[in-house]
Amino acid sequence: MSVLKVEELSKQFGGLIAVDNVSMHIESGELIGLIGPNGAGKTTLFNLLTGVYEPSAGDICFMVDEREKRLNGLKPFKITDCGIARTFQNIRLFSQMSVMENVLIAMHPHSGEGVFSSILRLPQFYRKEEKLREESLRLLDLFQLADKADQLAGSLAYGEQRCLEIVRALATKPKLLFLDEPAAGMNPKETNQLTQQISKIRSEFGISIILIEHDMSLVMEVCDRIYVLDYGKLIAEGEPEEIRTNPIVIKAYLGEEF
Ligand SMILES: Nc1ncnc2c1ncn2[C@@H]1O[C@H](COP(=O)(O)OP(=O)(O)OP(=O)(O)O)[C@@H](O)[C@H]1O
Repeated sequence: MSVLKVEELSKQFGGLIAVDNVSMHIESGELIGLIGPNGAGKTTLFNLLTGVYEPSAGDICFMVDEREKRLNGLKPFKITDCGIARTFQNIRLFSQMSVMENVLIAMHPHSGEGVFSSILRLPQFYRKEEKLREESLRLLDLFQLADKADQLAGSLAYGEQRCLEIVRALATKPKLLFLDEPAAGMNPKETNQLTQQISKIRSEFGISIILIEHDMSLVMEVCDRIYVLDYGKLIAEGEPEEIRTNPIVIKAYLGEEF
């Protein structure tokens, strides 16, 4: 069953067509790679799918409660409510807050706590908070960050900050997770660990994941299927082995490491 269907989607900036008539789908539990040379339109496509930009043309449909919901024109927070979460290329943490607080804030929409009980600090407020803390620690533990829960987020190593961003996205309980260059700036050891962690997230949470990534070893190892963009157009789609040997893809990447 497709959780996300994108039909003939385009985005134009003045005279530039950054995303050009792209159609794609993602099935429940699938892990999809979105690759392409620099400037191919990958981030613009993510921005369209997560409500940062409105499409110039086309449709985006997402399954919500077994019904197709059209996402065009919805604000990012509404799209998060539908069960879609994302990370960004540049790190967006609250660096002066603790690691745990960063996760708790992301969980807020699911806390279910009323203003009344929060202001009066009723017993249920403390019970709920304790439960959210336990849940945060469980998520942090997936990335070996549980013992750093009380540290300032800004004091974490770069690779750990990127992992904390993924934890924050998972804290919103998504059905579909977008990861924008999760391994950017990581050293080979961190990238290797991240590769294992992404596989683990998928199997443990049963969610669908779409990732943009320039690290081809990561993409080829974890993805079930890959879409390739070039100059805003989809030029190929297939399993990692098909993509690795596709002459059109190799041509698009000529001059870049592939
Ligand atoms: N807000 C914008 N206004 C005008 N042009 C834009 C805007 N955002 C992106 N572009 C242009 O759209 C094209 C696609 O950019 P995009 O960032 O989506 O590519 P990308 O595949 O994510 O590249 P990279 O791998 O380098 O991050 C580029 O030519 C870029 O300059």
